[in-house]
Amino acid sequence: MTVILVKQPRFADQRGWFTESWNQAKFAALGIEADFCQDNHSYSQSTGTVRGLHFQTPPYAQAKLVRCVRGSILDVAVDIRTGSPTYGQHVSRVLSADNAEQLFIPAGYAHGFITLEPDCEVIYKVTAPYHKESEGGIIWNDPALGIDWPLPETGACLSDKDLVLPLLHELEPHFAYEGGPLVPLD
Ligand SMILES: Cc1cn([C@H]2C[C@H](O)[C@@H](COP(=O)(O)OP(=O)(O)O[C@H]3O[C@H](C)C(=O)[C@H](O)[C@H]3O)O2)c(=O)[nH]c1=O
Repeated sequence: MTVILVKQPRFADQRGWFTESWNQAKFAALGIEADFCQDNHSYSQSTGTVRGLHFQTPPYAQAKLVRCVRGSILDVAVDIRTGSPTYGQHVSRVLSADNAEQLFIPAGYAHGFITLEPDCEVIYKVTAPYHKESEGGIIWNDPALGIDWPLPETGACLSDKDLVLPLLHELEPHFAYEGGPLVPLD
């Protein structure tokens, strides 16, 4: 399955706007079949904060529905499905409180983002609970990934954990390719 960009309509009036950020039937019509069990919410203070690239291994693999509700981020998903014709390739998209766009990232992808301004908040639904022992990752700036991270002059801000994540070529095979190569988002 591939990564899906979601653009829900916004209903604006003199008060502001309203949008449905999740609707099971409407999202199923987009190809998003997901039984979400947990909502996550992160706040990042500085521009250039990188969270990721993360995944959880089966049976705790997570599909994610990601949106930025304050500020703006460049959201990135890397295909790590063994045998995929797009293995190691990625898609990225600016998600912001202003554009209200979302990315649905199926299991089988490593996910991360970089903040494009201070005080960013990201909210995302996941289809499996947090399971620390199942956490995996790829280091954000692995040259093999070719991700063009927009870095501020102050550089990137990462957790100690993320600074020592492995390279893509060091990754164990955790996910089998079952169709749906990565395709451009727009
Ligand atoms: C992910 C998670 C974390 N935690 C605890 C564990 C740590 O004490 C603290 C921070 O965790 P972490 O540094 O892993 O947070 P992020 O770096 O934002 O991780 C996330 O970053 C990228 C963008 C992802 O896609 C994943 O959902 C997730 O890995 O929250 C929980 O209690 N539950 C959870 O589901």
